[in-house]
Amino acid sequence: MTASERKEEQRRELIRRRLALDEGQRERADAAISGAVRRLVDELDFGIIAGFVAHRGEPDLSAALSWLDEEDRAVLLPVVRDLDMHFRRWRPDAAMKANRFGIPEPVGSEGFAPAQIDLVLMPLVGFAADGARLGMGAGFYDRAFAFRHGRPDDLPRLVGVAYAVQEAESLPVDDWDVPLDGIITEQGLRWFE
Ligand SMILES: Nc1nc2c(c(=O)[nH]1)N(C=O)[C@@H](CNc1ccc(C(=O)N[C@@H](CCC(=O)O)C(=O)O)cc1)CN2
Ligand SMILES: Nc1ncnc2c1ncn2[C@@H]1O[C@H](COP(=O)(O)OP(=O)(O)OP(=O)(O)O)[C@@H](O)[C@H]1O
Repeated sequence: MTASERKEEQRRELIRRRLALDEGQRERADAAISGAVRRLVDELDFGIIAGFVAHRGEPDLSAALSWLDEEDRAVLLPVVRDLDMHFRRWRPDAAMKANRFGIPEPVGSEGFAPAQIDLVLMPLVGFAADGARLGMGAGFYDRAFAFRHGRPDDLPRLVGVAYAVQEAESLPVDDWDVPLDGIITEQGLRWFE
């Protein structure tokens, strides 16, 4: 099996696991995850924060994003075009339009480049204890944050957001994979080395 076939197989299994959570588990976990996001932003006082809109069983960050907006932090969401991803400001009343994957994106609001962001809440399919991250397989986040390679102290902080069942024993890592600085699950925030 090639490395990319292995990634594909693990991706299927990890997506299956998060889709298998029942409604009660999901609600409790989402509340705990939003609480952990709030504590992190409070503690480190991040001003510009990128979130995401839940897709295919990802955690629902709505509660945290609304709270951050009320606290006058700039909340951004990803916008994809061809292979490129940038970010736009989200407000609760923002006009939204679904992208080609069916994920809603803000339309017409202020745009931000990846390097302007303080904290990126990264969607993911799987994570491992060494900070490895498996995404949807299109490389959008790896390309957008490639400038963080080998610069562990630079902003933005890259913090994955996932359910605890998305932790894998190990994940194949390619040269272009950008490691996570930390992970938030319903069990709380964990920083990697
Ligand atoms: N919530 C969320 N937003 C996000 C991402 C994400 O992973 N999660 N992205 C992270 O990159 C970007 C969008 N990338 C995506 C890449 C693939 C698929 C996806 O569902 N792929 C299907 C095939 C669908 C198709 O080709 O039309 C699949 O894998 O089965 C979705 C989003 C930006 N926004
Ligand atoms: N810095 C980069 N420059 C050019 N191509 C890249 C870069 N990073 C990733 N890619 C390409 O993106 C594709 C998908 O990579 P991979 O399977 O690791 O994505 P992923 O981490 O699962 O997805 P994502 O980052 O979108 O969440 C690969 O074919 C890879 O060639």
